[in-house]
Amino acid sequence: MAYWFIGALYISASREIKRFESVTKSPIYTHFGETLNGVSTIRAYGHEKRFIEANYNKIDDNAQPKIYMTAANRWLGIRVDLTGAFVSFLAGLFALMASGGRVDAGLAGMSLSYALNFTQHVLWVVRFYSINEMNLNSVERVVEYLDITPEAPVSIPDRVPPAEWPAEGRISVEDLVLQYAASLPPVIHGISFEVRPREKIGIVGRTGAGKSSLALAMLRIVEASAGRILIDGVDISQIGVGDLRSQLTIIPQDPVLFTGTIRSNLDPFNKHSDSELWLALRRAHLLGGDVCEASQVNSAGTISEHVSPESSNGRIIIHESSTADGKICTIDGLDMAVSENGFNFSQGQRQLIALARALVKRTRVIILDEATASVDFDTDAKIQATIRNEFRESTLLCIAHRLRTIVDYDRVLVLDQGKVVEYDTPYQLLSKSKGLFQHMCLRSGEYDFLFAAAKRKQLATDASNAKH
Ligand SMILES: Nc1ncnc2c1ncn2[C@@H]1O[C@H](COP(=O)(O)OP(=O)(O)OP(=O)(O)O)[C@@H](O)[C@H]1O
Repeated sequence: MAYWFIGALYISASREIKRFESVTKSPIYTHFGETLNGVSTIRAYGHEKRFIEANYNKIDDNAQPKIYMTAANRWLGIRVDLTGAFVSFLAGLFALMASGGRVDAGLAGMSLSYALNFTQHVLWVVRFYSINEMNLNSVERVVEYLDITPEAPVSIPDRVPPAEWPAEGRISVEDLVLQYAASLPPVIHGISFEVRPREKIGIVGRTGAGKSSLALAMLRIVEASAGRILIDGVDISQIGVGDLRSQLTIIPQDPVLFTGTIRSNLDPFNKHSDSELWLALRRAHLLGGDVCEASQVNSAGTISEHVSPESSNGRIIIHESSTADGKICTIDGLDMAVSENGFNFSQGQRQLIALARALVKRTRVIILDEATASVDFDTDAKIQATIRNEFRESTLLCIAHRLRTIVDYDRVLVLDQGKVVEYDTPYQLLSKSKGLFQHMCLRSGEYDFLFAAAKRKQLATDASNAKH
């Protein structure tokens, strides 16, 4: 009973100490990771000392429960030893007193030796029991994750869309309502619009209007709370998310690159030849120089006319000086390593690699989310030209901050506070007095340029319609 009492006290204290220790451990890792990511900024502002101190404080916070744990173990040891000594003493006393002192010497020795061992065993029973209980803290955390509602299945066998889906790229959004969580207010409030096959739609709006949320809804990263999205007549909420996502391409604001090589990032399933990958890199302006034709890519996967690749152990090395404009040339082979999250590339280069990935994949529906936000104007213009030429057969939804990017698109969808406020050709919207799009163009400081470009596009469209 004495052991049980001591054990119960020890376990209830050590369980909580362990909890403190676990809770104070993750801030150390988080802070350390964040410091590593932002080390150049920290150095630039001379704040190394502050971050080192913050690190020490977090380590101290974590060390405190560790000291208490050691103290609790010593507390337990002393009490268990004292109780053990008492047990041994009683065993000796009983041996002397039992049967009037005529107990066998061997038996007396054995009972004394058992009494001494007993203390050690009890100590370990209490220790192991408490370690077991403390470690169940981690199980408790895992159980929290088990309770999270999983995403929809990757594929639903009896609802797999046809292999050629989407053949046209027609998108219908019907009364779409989006919420990030049931407890949060909607960020998209019942919007409806239609996108015709192969149309190029610019999506604009103020910060927080819901543009990125709409892109996430297209991929079902955020599920619709009400309403639906149809692509070529298929309600995307009824099919597997894998089937949906494999047929769409998104170039997000902050593209994800995987640890591996340029090749594994462009073509993770090894479905394309090296020459196709090189061509995509060149068309995404990652190699500098003008866009070349497939015929200029030779069988080794090198681009014969514009650059002079050297072959070295199967790798193709393109020197910066050998490109026509030498601008972004940093790719030194399809086997060039891509580090975690693509941190060995700039944000702009990561977007260009994502564009190259889209060029390789060539899906019928493409979503660009500020796809060219981190590149300079010249490169942006080139990329826009590539997008126009290469994705001619695809339906394109482009979320843009630079209005000149989308002013010659087929139509512009203007979102404001989660609602569609305008949806028409750029020229019609610019001609509409006091419209939000017109207001945004006026504020951009390049109204004349935008108006002229929109008018040119309208005339070209009208002429083409008249021809048909
Ligand atoms: N993960 C999230 N959880 C909760 N609310 C979010 C989340 N992401 C965005 N929101 C909210 O949704 C609304 C729309 O955000 P969204 O990112 O779609 O706007 P946006 O038009 O793309 O803005 P920006 O031009 O700045 O990228 C905002 O009010 C924002 O606070």
